[in-house]
Amino acid sequence: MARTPLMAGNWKMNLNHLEAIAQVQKLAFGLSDKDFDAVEVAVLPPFTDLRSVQTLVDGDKLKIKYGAQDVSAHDSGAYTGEISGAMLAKLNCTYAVIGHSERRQYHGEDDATCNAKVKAAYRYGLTPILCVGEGLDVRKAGGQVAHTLAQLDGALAGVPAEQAASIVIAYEPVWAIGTGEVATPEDAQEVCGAIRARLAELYDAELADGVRIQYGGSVKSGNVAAIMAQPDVDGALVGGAALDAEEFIKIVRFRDQ
Ligand SMILES: O=C(CO)COP(=O)(O)O
Repeated sequence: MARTPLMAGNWKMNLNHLEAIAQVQKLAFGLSDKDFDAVEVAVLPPFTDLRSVQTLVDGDKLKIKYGAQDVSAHDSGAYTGEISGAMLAKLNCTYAVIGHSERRQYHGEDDATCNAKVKAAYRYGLTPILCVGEGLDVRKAGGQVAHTLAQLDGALAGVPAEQAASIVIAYEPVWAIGTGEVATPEDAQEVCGAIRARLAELYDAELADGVRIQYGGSVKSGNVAAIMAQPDVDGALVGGAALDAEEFIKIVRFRDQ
């Protein structure tokens, strides 16, 4: 199955709502229909930017998709500081990032939390971008595949095939995030291939063949082409380099690099 690459910019806690408008305008100005025919482009701004991004995307009929960096596992109620799937759906978000390593590390999110958030996203028609990946200790011990697949199993427990068919998995080895130390294309392929094989076991081969698996961790215009050339890598989840519009556009145009 031909999988449309998904090139997504995770802005993390950067760019306020005015800066977000400027950034999306730069992307819209720089990208052409030819780009959007070849790849899907998404931005994942802070919550406070989403309404501005929605207004711009709707008003100018932009082909850029957008989503949130997290979603609450709960539907509504006394959960101070949380943002619900219903709220994100109301803003026409396409995606919700779930289980980013920074949420796992700094906010104690475990596989059960991710599982509840994946289910919450689907309750509101949001597509999860589920982040998985090992830390340096696990990598050094050679446990990257087992560790990552355990995260995948945990997050997908009880998620039916009709839903899982649309999920996006982002393989983000923690040691490569924000460090400038990108995984080799072979390292990325090893784990992304294992993720697809596990999806075939959990569901079936056809479903696994359709799921997009991104790589994330120090992706730049200079290394994206080699990673995207791997058979089981269908996109990139870009952090730091997504804050520079010109650089992100080069990443979107990975085939030209
Ligand atoms: O965490 C990431 C994307 O979600 C990757 O971040 P960097 O591209 O800054 O390494």
